[in-house]
Amino acid sequence: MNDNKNIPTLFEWIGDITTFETLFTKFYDKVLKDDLIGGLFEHMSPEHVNHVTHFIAEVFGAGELYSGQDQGSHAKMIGKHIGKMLTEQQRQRWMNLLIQTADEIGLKSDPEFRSAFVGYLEWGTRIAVINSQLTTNPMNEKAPMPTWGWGETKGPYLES
Ligand code: HEM
Repeated sequence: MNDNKNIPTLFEWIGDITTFETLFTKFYDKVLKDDLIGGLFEHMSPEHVNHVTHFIAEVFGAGELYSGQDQGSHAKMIGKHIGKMLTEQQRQRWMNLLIQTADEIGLKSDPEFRSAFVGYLEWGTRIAVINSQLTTNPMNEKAPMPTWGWGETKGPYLES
């Protein structure tokens, strides 16, 4: 159990925005070549990679990169998935490719961080699949951005 009071955000623990940019750039390189999910992204906008990078960085505590700088919102992100009819198999491929990329780029791999990271991905990808079955966006434009922390591990393992 970690009783250190100076607990970094998940974003601080990852290190910096460049690490995040590398993660998602290499992830979408793989996604676009993938037989199961590549087709979903073949018409994605030039801003797509940056927007996803900024969205998740903001959720992890990086500040208002998506909601401020990119003029996005939680509702806008949800809206991008409406009607896409994503399947559980596609969700799992998306998850697996991202975790594979995280390992390849040497993203922090301590148990506490990976538990929080995968917890968020499980939550976010399942919400994307659920919303993708709808035809209209159920989310209010004023809904706050989600935030994600360390969960039950309560922080990285730090020697006290
Ligand atoms: C944590 C989970 C996820 C997050 C945070 C997320 C975030 C986003 C964001 C921010 C956009 C908008 C990008 C833009 O502005 O151009 C987007 C679009 C999209 N996402 Fe996701 N997403 C997630 C999971 C998924 C999954 C699991 C799939 C499919 C397997 C998926 C498929 C798509 C597709 C098809 C688009 C639209 C691409 C286009 O513009 O043509 N997303 N996502």
